[in-house]
Amino acid sequence: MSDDTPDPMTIIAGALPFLKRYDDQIVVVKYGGHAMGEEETALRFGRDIALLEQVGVQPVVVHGGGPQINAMLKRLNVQSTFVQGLRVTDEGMLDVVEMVLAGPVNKQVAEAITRAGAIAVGVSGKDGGLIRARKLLRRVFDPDSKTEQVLDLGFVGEPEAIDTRVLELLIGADIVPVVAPVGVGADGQTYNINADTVAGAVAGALRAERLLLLTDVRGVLGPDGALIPEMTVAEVRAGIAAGWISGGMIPKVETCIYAIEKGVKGVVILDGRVPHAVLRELLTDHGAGTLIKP
Ligand SMILES: Nc1ncnc2c1ncn2[C@@H]1O[C@H](COP(=O)(O)OP(=O)(O)O)[C@@H](O)[C@H]1O
Ligand SMILES: CC(=O)N[C@@H](CCC(=O)OP(=O)(O)O)C(=O)O
Repeated sequence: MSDDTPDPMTIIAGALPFLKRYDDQIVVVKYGGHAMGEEETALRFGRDIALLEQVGVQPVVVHGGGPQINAMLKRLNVQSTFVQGLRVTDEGMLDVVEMVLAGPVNKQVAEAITRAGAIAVGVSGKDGGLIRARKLLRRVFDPDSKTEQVLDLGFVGEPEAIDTRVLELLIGADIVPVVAPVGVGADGQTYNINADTVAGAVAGALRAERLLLLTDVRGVLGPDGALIPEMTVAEVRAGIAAGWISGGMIPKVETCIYAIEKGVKGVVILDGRVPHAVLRELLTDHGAGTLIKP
């Protein structure tokens, strides 16, 4: 063994306090479409989640799939637009969104975890009444007219109620739930929901100990492009207002604020492409990314 190879006993001893802290605790991990990248990245993610389950943590995975939806829309020659990181979703597009998210993406994530030795079951927000949704009315302030305007994003929804029973049944049976971010209205209408938003709602409803949002950047980057290791809710709001927190980062930080308000203790945005990002964050002192604090 070379001198710089960590001693396995040192690693285990270092992880023990963390294992104790998270024993039987629910940890919600949002796995972003960008972080899925190569198949090897997905398999590595699956191994981390399976390992967490095997050491007594109760992981719940919520996945995205924006890039995968984009690829399918491109094949179908359909253009899509985003407003503040949310896909404007018409009726035709909704079928594609649901097909991709609740279909191959959901099954790929569940399979990767199962292949790594845990049992994972994919569900969409429609299964077991998991996510009751309503149409999202996005309010934006127009600085020119100095009035608030409501944007119509089509069939984009927000969670109205989370019925945790199906998740609790799975967790209780040592099965890792893998949730696709699709919801259904009281009238049966399907809604496309941003996956970060779903992860926050699920973490809040399950009273999760921690929420990890895995993406393809190191965390929240400041105006100078440097990683910000810790941010308060007030600093996040200022970053959105100033415009250097934009696009897909907006639903992410908003989710963090929501989860903190719901009592989730540690909320982090981190780079899911880094090997063992989840294990490093939960089981070592060397967490990376951006921790959002009250
Ligand atoms: N301040 C910021 N720091 C980091 N990323 C930002 C920031 N503002 C905007 N972004 C964008 O947000 C993206 C992450 O959101 P998104 O593409 O929706 O990821 P995911 O698919 O993981 O949900 C980054 O790749 C980056 O382009
Ligand atoms: C309303 C809305 O924007 N829904 C997202 C759902 C998938 C998602 O959130 O995927 P990522 O986490 O990979 O970005 C979409 O249509 O792309």
